[in-house]
Amino acid sequence: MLYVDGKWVEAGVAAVDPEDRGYNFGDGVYEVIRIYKGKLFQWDAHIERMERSAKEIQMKMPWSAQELLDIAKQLMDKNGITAQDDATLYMQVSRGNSPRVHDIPGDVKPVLMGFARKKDRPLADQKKGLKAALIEDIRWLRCDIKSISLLGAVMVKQYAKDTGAQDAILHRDGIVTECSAANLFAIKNGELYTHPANNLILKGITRDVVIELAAKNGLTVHEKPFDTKFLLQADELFLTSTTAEVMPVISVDGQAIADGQVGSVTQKLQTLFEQHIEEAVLV
Ligand SMILES: Cc1ncc(COP(=O)(O)O)c(CN[C@@H]2CONC2=O)c1O
Repeated sequence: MLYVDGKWVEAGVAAVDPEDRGYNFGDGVYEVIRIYKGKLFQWDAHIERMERSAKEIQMKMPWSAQELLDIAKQLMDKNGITAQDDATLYMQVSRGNSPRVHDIPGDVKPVLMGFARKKDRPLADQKKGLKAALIEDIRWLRCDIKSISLLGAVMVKQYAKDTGAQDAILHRDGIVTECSAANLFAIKNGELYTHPANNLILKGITRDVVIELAAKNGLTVHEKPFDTKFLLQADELFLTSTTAEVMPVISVDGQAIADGQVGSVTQKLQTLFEQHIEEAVLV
């Protein structure tokens, strides 16, 4: 069951207006929110980021955080997500339905769409790590906006998959930014490095949690750019996202990172993240 523009719609039933600007232009914003044991994780941070993304594209959000929460809860209920289930919630706001013109119509009404589906945590991959490929970052220069214009992210992930890797580590002229749908951390001599939160990356919520956990546990975090040489000489690599959590990367372009095993600092952060989930206030 989906929620589309005020209506509950069975999956697979056409519900998008052919002139929805989200459909025609990718003109809209979205969030993917983790559900652990039937409750929403980091809800406030996701809604705050969604509202910022909307503001950055000059789109007024007509729903309050509480109205969005009510719809989210109904989505979870209508899709049979119980207190035993891990799941994800997808919420998207397109600018709305209007005859196709590039400039922003004055009278267009945003369209809210959402779905919720059960999704296990990627615990097996977190134990063994992923293979990545270094791919040029061909995306636009407002990656800080969580936009549904994701063709760039689609292409770089496919380029990586075509090489036999599982994700792309992106770089702009040799400076590492992030992954196709995740932030990236390198560890060197026990210290964490990650790209600063600017227009070249999405300020990930999981990234923020990991930075806070690292600092609280005596790990130094450098939010500063590093190059592909530093990346390949790192002691450990991991990516972070709502769906991947803290996900080790053990090789890049077929080259093992250090001994090609999941590193001890990454494992420590995985444990700290696990504890954080247990202790966090979920809604
Ligand atoms: C480009 C990009 N960078 C970083 C992140 C990590 O941000 P969060 O830690 O806030 O999730 C995402 C999340 N992408 C979501 C997460 O899962 N699927 C997605 O599209 C992303 O798309």
